[in-house]
Amino acid sequence: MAAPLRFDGKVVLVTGAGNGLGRQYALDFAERGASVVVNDLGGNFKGEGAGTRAADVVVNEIKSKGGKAVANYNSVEEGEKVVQTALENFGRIDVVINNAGILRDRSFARISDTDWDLIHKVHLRGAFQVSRAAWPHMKKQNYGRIINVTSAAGIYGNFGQANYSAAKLGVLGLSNTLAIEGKKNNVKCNTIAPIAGSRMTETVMPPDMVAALKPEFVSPLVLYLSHEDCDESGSLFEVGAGWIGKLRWERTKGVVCRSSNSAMTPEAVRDNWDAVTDFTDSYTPRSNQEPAGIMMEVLRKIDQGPAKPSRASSRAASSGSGPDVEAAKQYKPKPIKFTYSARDVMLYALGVGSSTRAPDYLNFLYEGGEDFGVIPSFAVIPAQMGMENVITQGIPGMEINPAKILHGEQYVELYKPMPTSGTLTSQVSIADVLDKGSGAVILINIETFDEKKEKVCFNQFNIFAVGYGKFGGNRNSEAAKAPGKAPSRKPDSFLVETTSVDQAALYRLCGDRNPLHIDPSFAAMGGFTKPILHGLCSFGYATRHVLKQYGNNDVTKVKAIKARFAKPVLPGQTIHTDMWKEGNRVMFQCKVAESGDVCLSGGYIDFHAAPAASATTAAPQVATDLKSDLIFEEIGRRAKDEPAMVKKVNSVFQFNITKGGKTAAVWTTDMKTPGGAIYKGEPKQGKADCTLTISDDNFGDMVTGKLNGQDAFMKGLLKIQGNLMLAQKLGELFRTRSNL
Ligand SMILES: CCCCCCC[C@@H](O)CC(=O)SCCNC(=O)CCNC(=O)[C@H](O)C(C)(C)COP(=O)(O)OP(=O)(O)OC[C@H]1O[C@@H](n2cnc3c(N)ncnc32)[C@H](O)[C@@H]1OP(=O)(O)O
Repeated sequence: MAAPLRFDGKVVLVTGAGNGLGRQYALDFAERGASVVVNDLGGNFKGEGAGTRAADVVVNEIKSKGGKAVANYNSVEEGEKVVQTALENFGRIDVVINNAGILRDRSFARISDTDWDLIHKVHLRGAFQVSRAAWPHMKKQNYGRIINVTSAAGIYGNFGQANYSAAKLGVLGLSNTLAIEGKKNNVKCNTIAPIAGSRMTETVMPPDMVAALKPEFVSPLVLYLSHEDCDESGSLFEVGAGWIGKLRWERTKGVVCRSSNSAMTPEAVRDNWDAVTDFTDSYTPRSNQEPAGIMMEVLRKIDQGPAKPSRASSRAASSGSGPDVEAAKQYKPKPIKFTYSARDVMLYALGVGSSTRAPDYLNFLYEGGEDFGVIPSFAVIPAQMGMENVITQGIPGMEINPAKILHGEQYVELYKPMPTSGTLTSQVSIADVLDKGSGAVILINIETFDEKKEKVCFNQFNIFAVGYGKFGGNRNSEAAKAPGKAPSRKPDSFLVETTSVDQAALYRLCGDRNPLHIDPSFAAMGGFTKPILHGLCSFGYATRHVLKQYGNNDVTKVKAIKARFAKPVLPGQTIHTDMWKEGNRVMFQCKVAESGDVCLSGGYIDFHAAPAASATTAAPQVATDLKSDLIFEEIGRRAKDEPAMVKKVNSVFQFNITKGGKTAAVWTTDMKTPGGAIYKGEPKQGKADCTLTISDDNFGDMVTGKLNGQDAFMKGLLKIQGNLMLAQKLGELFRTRSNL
């Protein structure tokens, strides 16, 4: 049997511990080794009178059984004094049970100001005062447990208890925020709504029920929630007679009752009322980021106008045990219009890493450039909204939590080069919904036409809904555009490029405002340590790489693009694209250089005609968002924040500077110090992860900026051994650090 839950060495403060539930908590904590502060003002249950007797009796009872306890007679409104008793007598405070409470029941019309204020002062302000006094001590010791007491009257309302209900629901709000703010310091806070016979409930319950609902059938929950082994926080429980149940919020799927070009009317609300209040496919929101995320989706859906009754009714008709695939395939929303200008085209180019550092930037970043054109992967942008509508409206029988959505694969086919501006119209359909076990894959086909009604492009979005599998559906579909397979031979060519730490923040301005890519709390709900890069952003990087290596940046040559998103990329990570030429097709695969993980797999670009072999074979690119003199800071930061990512750079880098064939200077850096301290000193042979040897032939040019690390490397003037990519960054560093 697991060890009993003990509180030896812990100091527990129970307010209102002179009677009823509070007394029971105090006795039970003391019996299990805690030192207990028994707080009680000594008044009656209406808050009248004061005295020391109630607390003293409980303290004596604890002491008579060999326990440790001390009395405190202050009002909970004097939280500092209450907590001070714990600190003075036992030197610390670990657990606070905000139990003290009184009643001033009156029907609403008869509640006086005093009845209202007194109830709020004791229940809500009292819990605030005592918790605030204990808070800094709990945070400092990195351990604390707070249990707040609410009531069924607070949760559901109760006749004659408007003042009490309001204060008690306020206590729940207080708890929820304390749970969030305390998380970092292992301070956990939960709320209970006990159903027990007490001096207070005697006024609202029949005597035989009061007798049956004993405090000892509530207390064990309080002790468990207060124990260091319990991870629960921010939760609400009803408890009584030995029964415990957890409560949570539930929300209907809801419905948008207005469109972008019309006012919202009461009639629209009336007409949608069934959908507003329909709990079929309901949802249980858990944080205030979730409603915020949904609001963003609502704004996007506004353009679609009021909900289509047909979708709602088909959803209601489904069994709820999984998607109704046949009904989904009938989905035919009204076409979507997308108007854009050269500005959007250039913003997209920046979003997928185009930079003025590259000589060919005029192609994508300057509308006055001779060959100004649209990166072919931009074709996903006009179609994006159609895909999002499918996800936010859900599939019949399948309500989708946006935090569980990942982009699985993308296929794009171009019938003509994307125009640099215009209004395009897209028709959306659901090709299939597949059961992949760990998730459901939703295949969304979107055809896009120009003003002349000529087809410009076709997109297939493959959206992976994590955790929605196992519904008994088909695993594969003929409608799916399958990924390719990278050849087993060494890549014919590769390009390496570091994304910006702000890459997702930039890319989302192109249209995909999914909070997963910017909001840490939202990303955490999807199970990520931080916001991840849009799959379509990496897709754009890969497209640029292949187009540069094999298409001479000529956007008219590209026919189709496909890739699978195999692993997420974090903004700031480096994308390494390996490429293989196979006739008209260039296969590609991207890795996250820092981790070695494949992030885009099975990728290919089909060209209209077989491309020429790559001019620069295996040429490394030093394309970084970082200013050279910030590189050391960046590496230092990574070493600190993401040690797993920089295992290889945790030791020493060494720079040999030679003049006339002889070593003129040796610099080393440990790469651990933010700011990147460079130490001059003796070479640490054998210890360096990487060595750069720079000869006097090129060093001067590098310092003055005529030659950068990449060029020097390409010309063979800069010799780099060891971790190539980091060495490239360091090579780049030499371009501007003239103070070296
Ligand atoms: C509100 C508006 C919403 C808007 C929509 C969202 C748009 C964007 O904002 C969202 C994004 O950009 S997310 C970022 C880009 N995507 C990613 O990072 C996903 C990375 N991939 C993964 O994590 C896993 O592959 C993962 C999790 C997808 C699958 O991993 P596993 O569960 O481990 O799967 P596995 O066991 O390897 O394979 C099971 C079956 O699934 C198929 N499969 C695997 N990866 C797939 C993928 N990426 N796409 C499609 N299918 C995939 C496997 O082939 C296997 O099926 P089968 O056995 O039939 O071959």
